[in-house]
Amino acid sequence: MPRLFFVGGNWKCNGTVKSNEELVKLLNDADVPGTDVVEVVVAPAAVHIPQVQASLRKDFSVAAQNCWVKKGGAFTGELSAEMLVDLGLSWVVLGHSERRHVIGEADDFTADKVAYALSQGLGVIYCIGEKLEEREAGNTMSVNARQLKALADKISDWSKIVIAYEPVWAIGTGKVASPEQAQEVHDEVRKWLADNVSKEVAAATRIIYGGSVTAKNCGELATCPDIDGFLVGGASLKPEFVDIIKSASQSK
Ligand SMILES: O=C(CO)COP(=O)(O)O
Repeated sequence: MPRLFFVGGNWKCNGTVKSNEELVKLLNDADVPGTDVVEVVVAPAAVHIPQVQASLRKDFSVAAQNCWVKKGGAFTGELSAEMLVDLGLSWVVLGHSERRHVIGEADDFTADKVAYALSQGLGVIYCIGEKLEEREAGNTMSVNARQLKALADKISDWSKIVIAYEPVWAIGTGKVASPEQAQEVHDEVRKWLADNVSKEVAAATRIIYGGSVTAKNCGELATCPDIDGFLVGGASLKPEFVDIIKSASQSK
């Protein structure tokens, strides 16, 4: 079964009520391929989720950027998976490098979050990726494999997982991975899934690329056999996000 191209827009800690209104209008007016060609999901800041949900076109979905590791309760400042489900969301981004490396969330903790979010019925965009010094030390795949194993130890159903390979050195730096570099890791991630989970999961799981994706570089990346879409940061706040969505038509 072909994998449906997936384009996520991670708005991170950006946006105002007014800028969101403008961005949603831009997306709503855009002429993009249908849901048989591309799945589009945007992740506004938590406080803006209801605004975006109420106004965004219905063929696009809204995701949260994070959620708590277990059932809600006395966890000040957190956001529970139950709350996201109650709002009608179907996706959450977990394991983003800014949470792993800026906030310090560990592999195990992240994997527990994913397992809990899945148990509540959410789909999860699970981010993995190596830092520059890890790549330079030749540890790219061992780092990605370690992050994958943390998850594989905790879940058995992969049907609602999208893996986002986001090399940390490419995030927000303007330094995009070359199509060869990205394809190489995506291929290895798929092989890892085949060897450690199952051939079926390896064939069905979407592995998307994130890190300085723009309208300019998305076309070539989209043609790589194991790149099944993108997780876009900075460019998802701009009109060029529409061009990135359209690159789905260039995918195999
Ligand atoms: O972190 C990212 C998406 O989650 C990528 O961010 P940039 O596209 O701004 O590099």
